This record gives sequence, C-alpha cells and structure tokens, in this order.
Amino acid sequence: MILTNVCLVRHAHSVYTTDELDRGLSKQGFKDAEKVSDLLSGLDADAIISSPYNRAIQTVQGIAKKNKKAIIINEDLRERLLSPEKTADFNRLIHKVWENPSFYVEGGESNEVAQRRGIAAFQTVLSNFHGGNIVIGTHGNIMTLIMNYFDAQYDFKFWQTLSMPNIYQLTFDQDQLINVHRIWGDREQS
Ligand SMILES: O=C(O)[C@@H](CO)OP(=O)(O)O
Repeated sequence: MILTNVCLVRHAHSVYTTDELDRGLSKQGFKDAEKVSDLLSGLDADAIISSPYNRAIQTVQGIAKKNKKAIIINEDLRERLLSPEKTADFNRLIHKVWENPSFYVEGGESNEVAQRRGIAAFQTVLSNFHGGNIVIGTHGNIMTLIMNYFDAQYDFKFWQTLSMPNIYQLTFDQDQLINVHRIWGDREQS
C-alpha cells in the first residue's frame, strides 16, 4: 500500500482587512507559525504548496525553509470568496452558504463552486505527489470544504472549531481518505 500524507495548514492569526492577497500575519501569528514549523519538522516534505494569499504563505515559510523547498503557489487553494464586497453581516452569510450549498451572493462563490475548484486542485496535488508527504498552506473555509468532500463530518461546526493556525494530516491510499489526524494540539493553542 502506497500512502500519501497531506498536511492541511490553516494559516496563523492575521488582522482582518479587506486586502485578502497581501495582508500578513500578526505578531502572534508569526510566533505560532514557528510552532507550525516545529510540529512539522519531523516530516520529510516532498512539496510545500500554498494559497497565493500572504498569510498562508507566511505560515508555511518556515517549514519550506527547513525542507529546502520553494513554495509552490496554487491559486485554487485560496480562500473561498464569500462576497466581492465587505459584507455587513458575515455571520448571517456564512450560515447561509453552509445551510444551502448552492447559495451564493453576486460575484461570490457557493460552497459547491468553491469545493469544486478546491477539490480539483487537491486531487491534482494528490496525483502529482502520490506516495509523498505534502504540506498545504491554506484557509479555514476552503480547507473544511476539501475535507468535507471526503468525509461529511467536516462541516460548518468543524469550521467553527478551527483555530488559527491549525494542522490536520490527511492520509490517502490512492484517492481514498483512510485517516485524519489533528497535529495542532491543545498544548499549542494560542
Ligand atoms: O481571513 C482571515 O484571516 C480568517 C477569517 O476568519 O481566516 P481564513 O483566511 O481562514 O478565512
């Protein structure tokens, strides 16, 4: 049996602004990104991949350095776009998109649409690095949607429990998810 391990890393803390692309980690975020590197230091990573958003890149920069790997940017691992405008009622909208997978606001992505592009990217990574250890720097919603595709227990409630950062290791036999292990533990909670 040839197993592929994928560590999905939800980025560390970043102070929210509408600048999705460039805003980086906060002071606490940088501290926690070091803990991410420590926790993953035993992993002999074959590839470090990231969303193009700075906060995701900065979270996996340390582990890329340790493994002497350049970070591969994958646009389709960016966070799902809830709305192109700053939404006045984030809570209402996030509930709505998770209640109804095809619901979207003009210019935004439904759960179905975001999951489709996240999964397409994820499956390409799985086949390109078959049998390897992969680290992916990404975001809360798109990470939950990817995990949800393989196992429905990863849902809105799961997303609500995800701290910044967080790390889940998914183990695959071919394209079958056979194990999920949370690597970011209570000891590391910030
Ligand atoms: O935008 C952010 O900093 C937060 C919002 O909660 O996380 P994510 O990128 O995982 O959506």
